[in-house]
Amino acid sequence: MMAELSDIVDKLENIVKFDTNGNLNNVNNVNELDKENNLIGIIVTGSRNTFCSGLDLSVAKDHILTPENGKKMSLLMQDTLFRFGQLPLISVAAVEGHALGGGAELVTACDFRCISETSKIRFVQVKMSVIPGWGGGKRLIDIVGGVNALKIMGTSDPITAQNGLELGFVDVIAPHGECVNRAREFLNRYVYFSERDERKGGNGNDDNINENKRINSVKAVRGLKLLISRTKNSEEYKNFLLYEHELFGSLWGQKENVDAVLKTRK
Ligand SMILES: CC[C@@H](C(=O)O)C(=O)SCCNC(=O)CCNC(=O)[C@H](O)C(C)(C)COP(=O)(O)OP(=O)(O)OC[C@H]1O[C@@H](n2cnc3c(N)ncnc32)[C@H](O)[C@@H]1OP(=O)(O)O
Repeated sequence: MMAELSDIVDKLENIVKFDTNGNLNNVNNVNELDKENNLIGIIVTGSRNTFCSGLDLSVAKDHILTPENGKKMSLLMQDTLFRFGQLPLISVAAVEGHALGGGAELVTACDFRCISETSKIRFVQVKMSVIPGWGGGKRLIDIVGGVNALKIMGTSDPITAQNGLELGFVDVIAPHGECVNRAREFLNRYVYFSERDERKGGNGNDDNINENKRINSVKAVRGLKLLISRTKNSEEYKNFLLYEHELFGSLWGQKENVDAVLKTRK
């Protein structure tokens, strides 16, 4: 899952012609975005009753239960989710069912959260004698504040749709099975150009006007996301992530953590 996620982010970076330093490729890059490309947002979802249950524990039990390998995993996932957050695309987590451990961290990597009435998001890390290692600790603090983050991560209690909404963690509550549709409706509020506008073009001039409208509305939404994500592309932010990574590395692979991982169902 981790390598696949990293590959997906690579592809998205390629699609939006975005470099890995968190900068536009060059000053004029906004004008050079692929003209055929309408992409302004992305919905992240899971399957059946699970959004994401975090680290693949069957792989972890055989290969990742040492501090060294845990640190490698943490670096890969911090980097992947940081790059995901720097894409000029608005992201919505559509959470049906469980989001556990690293899965809860993935939820925090999205700009917005749409969660079904029966879903549960749980930071189980402290219960497993570790702290988040995918950058989710920092992101949760940014979303709900230090005291709420302390309660959520310290108790490992689930965030439900209702208390998530009260905490400002959840943006949309959806009926069971409707998360993706509601997330799509939510994202549609950021679309200022529709195919209907495009069809209205009767002659060459109208077509040009509509093409310009389309390109500029995509550029504006992407530009807004770039502006906002730029606030996280700072030394201070990255140092905090490094600190989270180091704390994680000092706990992952220790006896108590290994026992907890081995005790889980898979
Ligand atoms: C640093 C990473 C670290 C962190 O930051 O916290 C982690 O992410 S540690 C991992 C934390 N995740 C868990 O502890 C999840 C454990 N799983 C569960 O609690 C449950 O499986 C579930 C997710 C609540 C779903 O329960 P249920 O609906 O009852 O289905 P099953 O339990 O039968 O699961 C279906 C199927 O999927 C397998 N599974 C689920 N989670 C994982 C996982 N993380 N890694 C590997 N496999 C997983 C489960 O074993 C079942 O497999 P089959 O028996 O082959 O059908």
